[in-house]
Amino acid sequence: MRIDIITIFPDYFAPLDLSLIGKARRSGLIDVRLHDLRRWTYDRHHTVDDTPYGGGPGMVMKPEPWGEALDAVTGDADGATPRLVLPTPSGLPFTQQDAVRLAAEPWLVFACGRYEGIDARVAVDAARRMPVEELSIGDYVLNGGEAATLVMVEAVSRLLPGVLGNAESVAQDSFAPGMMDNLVEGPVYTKPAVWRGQEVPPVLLSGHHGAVDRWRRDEALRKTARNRPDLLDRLDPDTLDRRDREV
Ligand SMILES: O=C(OCc1ccccc1)c1cn[nH]c1
Repeated sequence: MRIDIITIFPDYFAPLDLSLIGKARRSGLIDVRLHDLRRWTYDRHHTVDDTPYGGGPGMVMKPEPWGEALDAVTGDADGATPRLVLPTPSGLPFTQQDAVRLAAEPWLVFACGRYEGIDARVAVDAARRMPVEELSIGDYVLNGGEAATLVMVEAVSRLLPGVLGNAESVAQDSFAPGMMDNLVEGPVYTKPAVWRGQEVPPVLLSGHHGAVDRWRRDEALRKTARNRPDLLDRLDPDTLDRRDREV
């Protein structure tokens, strides 16, 4: 997979040189390319923003640098077309399903907005030559799209074959489609069996795999009911009832 990131803070992405993603980059599994948006400005101050039409606080990112940056970044691949992702609080919610969907793409471009955002005409112009989606990683406002891009790049990259050592851990993740119907994971334990007076739940040491699976499903249900009742609404009632009966 090729991933291009356009930003005024390329250094923000140093973490992508670390750990499993760094290894995947060095092994050629992922081709991550960083681009400083200011490369497409020509004034002395490399200006990328200006005051908003219609007034109001803050600044808006100018369309010209973005238009030229996207032309340059997406123009050099003999006809291939990337999917453009715009991180923004006003975007569609980014979920594990989106990570799975985007992990199947051969080429992603992330445009990191700052200030009050990017002039809206940039997305419209880009949509004339590539798929564009605005995605939010949560209901809060960051100073720029860089942190959200790091989140999405990590969520997507870890799904690529060969990036994670143990493919199993990908399947066991919370929110993995089909894994316990989108329940969040319950508690996990490792040695020692007793630590600061706390014992590991005995069922986990019993060796009864059926009992362990039932206990894990029950704990996932409990934790989902406590922290994410909204996910329970997605379960169709009879599945939920069946699960309750099992437990
Ligand atoms: O703050 C975010 O992106 C940065 C951004 C982009 C455009 C305008 C304002 C801020 C964000 C929050 N959830 N998902 C993304």
